[in-house]
Amino acid sequence: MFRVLVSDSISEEGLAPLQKSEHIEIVQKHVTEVEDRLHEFDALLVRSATKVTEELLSKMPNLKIVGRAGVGVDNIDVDAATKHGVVVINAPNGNTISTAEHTFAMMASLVRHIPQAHISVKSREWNRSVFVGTELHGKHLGVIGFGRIGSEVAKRARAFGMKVHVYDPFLTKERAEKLGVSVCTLDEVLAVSDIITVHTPLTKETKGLLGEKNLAKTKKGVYLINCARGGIIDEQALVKFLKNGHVAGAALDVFEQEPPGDHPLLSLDNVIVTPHLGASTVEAQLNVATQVAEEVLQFLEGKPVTSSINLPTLSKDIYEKIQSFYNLAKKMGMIASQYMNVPVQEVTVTYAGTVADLETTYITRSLLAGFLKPRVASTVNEVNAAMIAKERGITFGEKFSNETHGYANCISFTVHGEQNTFTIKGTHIPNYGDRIVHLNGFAIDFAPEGYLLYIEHQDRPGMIGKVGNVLGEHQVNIATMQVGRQQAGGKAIMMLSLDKPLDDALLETLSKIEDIETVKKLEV
Ligand SMILES: NC(=O)C1=CN([C@@H]2O[C@H](COP(=O)(O)OP(=O)(O)OC[C@H]3O[C@@H](n4cnc5c(N)ncnc54)[C@H](O)[C@@H]3O)[C@@H](O)[C@H]2O)C=CC1
Ligand SMILES: O=C(O)CCC(=O)C(=O)O
Repeated sequence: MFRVLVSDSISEEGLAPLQKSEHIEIVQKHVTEVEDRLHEFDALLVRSATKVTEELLSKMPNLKIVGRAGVGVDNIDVDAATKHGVVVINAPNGNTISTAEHTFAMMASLVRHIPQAHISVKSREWNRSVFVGTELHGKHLGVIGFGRIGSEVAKRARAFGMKVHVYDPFLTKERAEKLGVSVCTLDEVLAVSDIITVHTPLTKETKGLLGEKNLAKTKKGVYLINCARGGIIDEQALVKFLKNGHVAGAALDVFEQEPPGDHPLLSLDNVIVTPHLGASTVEAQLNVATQVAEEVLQFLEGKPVTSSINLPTLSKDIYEKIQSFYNLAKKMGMIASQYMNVPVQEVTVTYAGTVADLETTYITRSLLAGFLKPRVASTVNEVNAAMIAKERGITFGEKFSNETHGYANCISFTVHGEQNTFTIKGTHIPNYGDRIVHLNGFAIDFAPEGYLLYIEHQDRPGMIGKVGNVLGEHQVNIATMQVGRQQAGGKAIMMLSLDKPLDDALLETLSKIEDIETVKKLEV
């Protein structure tokens, strides 16, 4: 049974995929109302009100996933979530249309003074001459940030007969041409536009993007719209430019602080505002809630998620193809880690054969997670494995090779310690399973499962019998046994799978047998 905490107000109907599952219990309470139960939850669903901080994450040791029913994740400390091994997902496109339409509603309201005229008529006035507006048709619209929402706004603007100028450093010329917009520099957009609308995320680069310096580069009489994030237009600078008449008006759905309190912007007649309503439509809320609910369910059921902020995106299709290698890699990582229980500086994974054509980033993360698991106390999984490896000074790299050792696919994992190096090679055989086919230079063939006993010894007659006797005397049953050697009479290895775990005293006894050099228990 998984417990899902829904901390903000999220469309009830959208939660249906979770509600229908027998394995999910949903608790709809704000995090502050369940302080004493936070440790119980496996998933957390939020909009923008709940702040997912490091402190909150530390109180939720069972948490596996945070779902943001919306786009912006600025209320979530994504780095802290990654550190805690918690996946963060969002609903990237469920509210695009609503926010684009809201932006357009704000644009029309702004240039036709609709909110001001509305208040006037409601105050029993009939003052037609003060509310003379301007047409949108033929005007130059500057769109800063041409992602999902920016491009939908541009489509609508073109339908209104506007000329659209776009600034987005990550936009390709082909995409811009396809959408019939001209790609400009920021300065060009600032200089040419009658109306400027911002649709970027709030980042170090975009914070204060429209501040004093850039506002001074705009046309006198420009209108500004922000339905993205408070702070992209610097509020202090905006007040100054509205007061001196350079900016004719502004439409704001978002603020640096929400709610903005008694902000000077609110007392200016040429500013129209809404309380962060871009995504507040029945349709958008249903879309985003359904999207995150479905993704959270998928994730809790062990399936891949497609809209993760801190994991590479993986489609169901690709996941099905890599799943076997993903499991094999984790087991190889665990074996290597237990064998090399010494400080490690570098690990390398090499892919050969069919596996080399797949999305190996995920397989590598799985391998790293398996490798780090026995050595770190905190949760380690695909989300934080790379980060933890880096923190511990372990460099890792991927290589590709043609050496499959006769198998259709082969994964090699090499671990470099201060004194020695260990290499393990594995393959996945469809309808047969995972096999380890090379261990530290020895050809071998065993399934990486259960309680394993690994022995390095000199190749002498009677070694198998000696080991079998000791185990038998201690009531340890051998399920399977594989041996390998480089040459007769040289160094040899044994890999036994046992029905129960070995205790340290028994390992000690085994290690004292003459000609045995190394004894390791490996649990997978
Ligand atoms: N008011 C509301 O209720 C809502 C607000 N939003 C906000 O709207 C904004 C846009 O959302 P989407 O279009 O879905 O995001 P998106 O990720 O599809 O698009 C953002 C675009 O901004 C561009 N960009 C990034 N840095 C830039 C920079 N320095 N200068 C210019 N462009 C830059 C990116 O290349 C990308 O094309 C986000 O801040 C999001 O949080 C989203 C939904 C609802
Ligand atoms: O949850 C909301 O209504 C806010 C939507 C929003 O700002 C976003 O999706 O980025």
